[in-house]
Amino acid sequence: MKNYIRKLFTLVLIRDKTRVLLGYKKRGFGQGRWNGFGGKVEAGETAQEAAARELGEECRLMTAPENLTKVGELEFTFEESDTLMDVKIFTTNTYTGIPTETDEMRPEWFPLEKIPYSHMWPDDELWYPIFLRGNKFKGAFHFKGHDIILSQSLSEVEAFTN
Ligand SMILES: Nc1nc2c([nH]c(=O)n2[C@H]2C[C@H](O)[C@@H](COP(=O)(O)OP(=O)(O)OP(=O)(O)O)O2)c(=O)[nH]1
Repeated sequence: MKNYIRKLFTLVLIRDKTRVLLGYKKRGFGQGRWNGFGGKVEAGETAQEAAARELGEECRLMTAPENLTKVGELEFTFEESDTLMDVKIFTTNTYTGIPTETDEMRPEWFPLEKIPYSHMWPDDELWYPIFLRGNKFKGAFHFKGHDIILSQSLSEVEAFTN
């Protein structure tokens, strides 16, 4: 196995009983795919603080870091890269503001039964069902390029250790 450089990222999934808020990524990593809101954790930030900041930057919704509940921990590696993306996934239904398009994301609500998996990262259709059942999960996905999963692990967990 490569000596990966681990980097911390966040992902926020806003949902209520019937729908989930996704953003169409207009540029950069994951361009052209629907995803939650998130990005790199900067020095001096907790993952929750970074997640709340990115939610504001990418779709103008405001929430307090303590409103964000962790639901998933996923690690992503790529054949072509030495970076291990350590992604902490949070959810909340407590926020203020109206989802607003930014330079990075075009937000849209999707009914829970109409999640656009064919235009999302390919791992998402594997773990969204766990998330949508209200459960927590951990996993790792190793990619070739951005479309092919070469190996994976995924399991539901009761809680996280940190
Ligand atoms: N749903 C989903 N999200 C993923 C996958 N892989 C992956 O990195 N992400 C998320 C985690 C982060 O929210 C986002 C990547 O962060 P980013 O590159 O947009 O970070 P950033 O905004 O800080 O970076 P920058 O482009 O502004 O410099 O994509 C995946 O397979 N599925």
